[in-house]
Amino acid sequence: MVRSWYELPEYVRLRRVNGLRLSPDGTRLVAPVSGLAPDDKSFRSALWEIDVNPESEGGHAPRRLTRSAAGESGVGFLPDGSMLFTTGRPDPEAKAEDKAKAALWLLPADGGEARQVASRPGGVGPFTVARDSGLVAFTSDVLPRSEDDEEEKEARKARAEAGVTAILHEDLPVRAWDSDIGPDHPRYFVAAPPADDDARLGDPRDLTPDAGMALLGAGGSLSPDGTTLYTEWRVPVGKGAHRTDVVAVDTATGERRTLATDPAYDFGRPQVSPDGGHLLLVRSHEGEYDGGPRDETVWLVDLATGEGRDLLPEHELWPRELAWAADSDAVFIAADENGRRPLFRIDTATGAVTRLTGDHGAYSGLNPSPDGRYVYALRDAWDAPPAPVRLASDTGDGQPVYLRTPGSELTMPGTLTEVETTADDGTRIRSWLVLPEEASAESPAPLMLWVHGGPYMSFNGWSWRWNPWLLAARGYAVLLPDPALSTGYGQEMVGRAWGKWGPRTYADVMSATDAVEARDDIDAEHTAMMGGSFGGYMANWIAGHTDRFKAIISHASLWGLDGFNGTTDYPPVWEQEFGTPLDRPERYILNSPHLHAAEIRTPMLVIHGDKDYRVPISEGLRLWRDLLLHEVDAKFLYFPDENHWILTPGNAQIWYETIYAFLDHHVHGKEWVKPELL
Ligand SMILES: CSCC[C@H](NC(C)=O)C(=O)N[C@@H](C)C(=O)N[C@@H](CO)C(=O)O
Repeated sequence: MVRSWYELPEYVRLRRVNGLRLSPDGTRLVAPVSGLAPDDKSFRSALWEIDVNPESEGGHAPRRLTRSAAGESGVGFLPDGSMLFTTGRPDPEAKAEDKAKAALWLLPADGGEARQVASRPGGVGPFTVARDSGLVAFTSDVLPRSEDDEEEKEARKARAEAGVTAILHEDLPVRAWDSDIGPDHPRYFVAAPPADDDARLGDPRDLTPDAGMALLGAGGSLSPDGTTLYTEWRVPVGKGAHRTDVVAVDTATGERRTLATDPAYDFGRPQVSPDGGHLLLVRSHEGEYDGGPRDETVWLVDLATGEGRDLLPEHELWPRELAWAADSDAVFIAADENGRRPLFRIDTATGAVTRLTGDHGAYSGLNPSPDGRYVYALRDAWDAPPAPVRLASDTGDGQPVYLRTPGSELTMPGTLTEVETTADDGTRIRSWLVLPEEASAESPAPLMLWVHGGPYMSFNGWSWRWNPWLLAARGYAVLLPDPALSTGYGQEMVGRAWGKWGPRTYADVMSATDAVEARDDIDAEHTAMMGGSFGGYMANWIAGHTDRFKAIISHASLWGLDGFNGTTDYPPVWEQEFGTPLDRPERYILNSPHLHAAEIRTPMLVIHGDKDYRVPISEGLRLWRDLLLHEVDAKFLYFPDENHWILTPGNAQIWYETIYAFLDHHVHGKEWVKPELL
């Protein structure tokens, strides 16, 4: 039986293109692509080569380059075109006692078997390569007392043999996303490129033995000659909070100097220019309680003078992706704008901003070509999964040229349209609307309102986790609004609900829903809503403030803001806006959904993963307790081993199946039929 892609067993089998990397000479394009593992129980990533030419110019079909049970991720190139990647696959040449951890492997430019070229007891993390010298810098987790590999191995062995997993903390974070922090922490190592075609990298040298927790989540960039590593560096500012500076580290001596620092800002995502003369950064401001909201911009440091400047002083674009042009005279950014994520070119001398795309796509994975003609990127949109494209690097016609994709070219079971309305304060609220094929005045479609998470983001591109076409295939229209706090509409849109998450965002979302329910192809009597994370917060707020929906689904949601504050993995980022419950209770009182529990009448499906450290399971448990106390018709779909996102194929199918069943029962009045495997 041929099933359509939007039916769950097929959907989880689709290959997903997750990134893009162009070789230094511009001839090879490689993408990490995930697919279903042979046992159907997990997704696994492999590296595929994509022809830089489109089929119309003779481009050949994509070619799979790697194939291991552990999967491969991260990809870079040495100057000779050899491809580096990280993988946890076993090394046939390793000693028995060396347990496989993520290590650095090399696939020769002219093909053949890949070989391991660098490993560390704590594994190998993200890496970067000096374009000309081939020096490699990578992070690796190291136990605090370890001075060298042998001490590291002994210390790890001692903990394991003693059965000790305890971690003593003295600062935040204790956890991040779904991982515990410590007792080992990342340090930067550098290693020379292989001396010959059978060698490993040179012995890795620890550049930052005193890093402590400064390199948590750090990204780095090496000067073309490899003499300097530019990296983020976290600096404690007291009470568990930190700011992020950017430092330059001499790769010969380890000497460190600060390049970008400001008590009011964080600096991150360093990229050194191809000519080595400038450093591209993102400068972000977390906002101030009584002041303006969060803000981000493109920051450029002149490495000769150390001077830094805002490259977008007249614009309110938040750079989601950045890359240097080959001639170092411009940078490319992809930024959320008006429900899209277009590509822009910024002239670094004049500051002129040129829009390079004009479609409804969202661009990422930016790889400018060395000849300056193109930018290779991934394009996605609500009606198209991420796929490799080639874009003109100057004004051009703004249209992408599609390359042959290792992913899937899918036909949507319906249509994508855009709707606009005006909120009660006069603000334009635009939304995407997914319509099922059969929606018409004669056969109006039931409506599902989805509210995005973040909250500082836009519902502007494809989502594998939340795919509206799976609901469209079951007859639902899906409304995807960008309310207050959404990015791509200027600072004013972010500021409208700063400290007023509930009331202001609720009013915007209800305006969008009212407008769409007035359409004759929408059945306003059969509606539901759902949201995850901050979108789940909105689901909880909506449940306490209206009975208009027949069902509400609340995934990984914030329920009691006071409890969330103390348990989320990094409270300081939220305290800029809310303060802390004891010293500034007013915004917790104004915005916390749990204070409206007694008003909830709508049947609710609560969903939460136990390993969620961003929005901890305590939020879901407290919501569940409160719904039972108020005798709300509710169910709780609990995932003992999933995190903030439901990432295994089996559980992802159950996630959708349970939502389908809950909607069939509460929106369409069908008998409640629990999914078979629950
Ligand atoms: C786009 S705002 C940054 C995301 C935010 N980051 C931090 C450090 O907390 C975040 O994780 N927000 C969650 C509460 C959330 O709403 N997550 C969304 C979007 O990432 C989700 O879909 O999980």
